[in-house]
Amino acid sequence: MLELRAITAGYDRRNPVVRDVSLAVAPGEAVGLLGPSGCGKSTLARVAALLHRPDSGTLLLDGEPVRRWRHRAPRPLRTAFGVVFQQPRLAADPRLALTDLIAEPLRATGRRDEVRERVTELARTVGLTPDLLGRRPHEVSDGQLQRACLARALVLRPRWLICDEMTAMLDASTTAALVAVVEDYRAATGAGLLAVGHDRTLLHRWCDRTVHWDTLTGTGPSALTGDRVQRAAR
Ligand SMILES: Nc1ncnc2c1ncn2[C@@H]1O[C@H](COP(=O)(O)OP(=O)(O)OP(=O)(O)O)[C@@H](O)[C@H]1O
Repeated sequence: MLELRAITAGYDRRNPVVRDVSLAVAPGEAVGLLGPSGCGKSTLARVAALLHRPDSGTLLLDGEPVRRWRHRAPRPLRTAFGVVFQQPRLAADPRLALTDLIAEPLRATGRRDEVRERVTELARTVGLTPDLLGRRPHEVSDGQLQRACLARALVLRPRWLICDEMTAMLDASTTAALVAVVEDYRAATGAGLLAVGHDRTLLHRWCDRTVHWDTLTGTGPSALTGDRVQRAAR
């Protein structure tokens, strides 16, 4: 279980952008998060992925409170998350060929011997042809780069996926392809998903339940049941 309890977070302690927000994702569950631009969805998603330390509140992973964040988080916790962001160009090192981009987490965790097999397998899964793998980010389209970023997110076989507006920049067919990759992965592994987005129709189709930002504030443990927020999101 991934539980965010009464999270307050932001970039200025005196004026946090996320205030007292609670949300939970069960193993194998897909939760969509909708909300207006700038309300704090990405900030909350980064807290959930251990990339941003909250000012207050608790993140529980399988009942255990997380105490360290970013590079200080223990490796088994950090690698439990795969994250895909909205803008692949900001999320990809421009010096790396796509093959090295996908392999980055394997190299960073000392699993170089798995690189060849995993990159080949994942490139096929996300629909990247071998000729694209040798190119650097500026030599591929946004959709192709986002496919590589999704492959990178899956390469360590995470238990939780955080997709922050993953498809916002993509056309309908690439969107459908990437959502299908995530869903195949979840079906095979039982991973949970938090999908942040603006596209209500997409999230309703994609996720088991969709919650609206406005229903998460000050909801405390009641947000964990899902029922109330699901009704509110309709
Ligand atoms: N690194 C940062 N430093 C300072 N303020 C930031 C930073 N990142 C985001 N913000 C501010 O925090 C607020 C919430 O931003 P966030 O990206 O979490 O919202 P969002 O709901 O994901 O928006 P969108 O739907 O437009 O992506 C915004 O007012 C934004 O300007």
